[in-house]
Amino acid sequence: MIWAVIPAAGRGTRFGGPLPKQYMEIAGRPLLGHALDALFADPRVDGAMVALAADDDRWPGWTSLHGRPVLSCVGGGERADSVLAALQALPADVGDDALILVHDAARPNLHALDLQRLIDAASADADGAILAAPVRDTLKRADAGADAGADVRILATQPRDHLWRALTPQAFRRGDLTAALLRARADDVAVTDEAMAMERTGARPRLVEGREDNLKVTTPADLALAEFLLSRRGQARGKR
Ligand SMILES: Nc1ccn([C@@H]2O[C@H](COP(=O)(O)OP(=O)(O)OP(=O)(O)O)[C@@H](O)[C@H]2O)c(=O)n1
Ligand SMILES: C[C@](O)(CO)[C@H](O)COP(=O)(O)O
Repeated sequence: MIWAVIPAAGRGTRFGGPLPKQYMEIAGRPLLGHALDALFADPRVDGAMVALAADDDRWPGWTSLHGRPVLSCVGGGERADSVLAALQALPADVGDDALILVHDAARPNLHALDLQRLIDAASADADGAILAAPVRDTLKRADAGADAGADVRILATQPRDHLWRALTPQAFRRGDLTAALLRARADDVAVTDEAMAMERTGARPRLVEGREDNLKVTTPADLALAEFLLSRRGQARGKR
């Protein structure tokens, strides 16, 4: 059994738009809808649980998409809290051995082949797997944060050997991931992705190389790029 968990309870503060970015639309459909469509592109995905903000008044109330169930629950203050809430809200027949695909609602451009390769890898590996992209740029450590304005300067060049950027979906067994997130919470450790929680338990998840255009919409510029990328896919579909 394979279920998707979609953390969609964020505020989108870095985006700064008129509404939470997961509800910004591309081609007349919210980013959250595109993320769900991408997950259901694989017929092995049996259903989806979406974690929403407690005051979310934009959720369309979907109960099924592409012939599969869509459920929702209330998320939490941090992304990890939302993922844990969704795991705990899954139906009773989704057992501890079910494979869970955690995918950001803010990533609308997941390709079916990447999803297929991730599911294949995670299904065969007890430590799970994540989509990720090898770092191909030279990396610089700065003397201040990106929001420090014009005067941000290079402190040092960082070695980039064996560095990858984590994407989503990230795929783990329900029982293992739930225990790992509970342990991180008990240890008061803030985890920024599911793999970090799993690594803390000794797991060594597989890195499955994913497309660079599986971008997370974080700023308005990202939305424009995502819109372009999705439009190109639409054009390609139209040519089949
Ligand atoms: N408490 C939270 C925070 C984030 N998310 C979700 O986690 C994904 C990735 O998080 P991010 O891109 O950081 O979204 P936001 O937290 O909304 O953005 P920001 O940090 O700019 O506020 C998003 O789909 C977001 O909705 C969530 O479900 N619950
Ligand atoms: C999960 C993630 O998308 C992997 O890169 C990333 O950690 C989310 O970070 P955010 O700050 O919650 O957007």
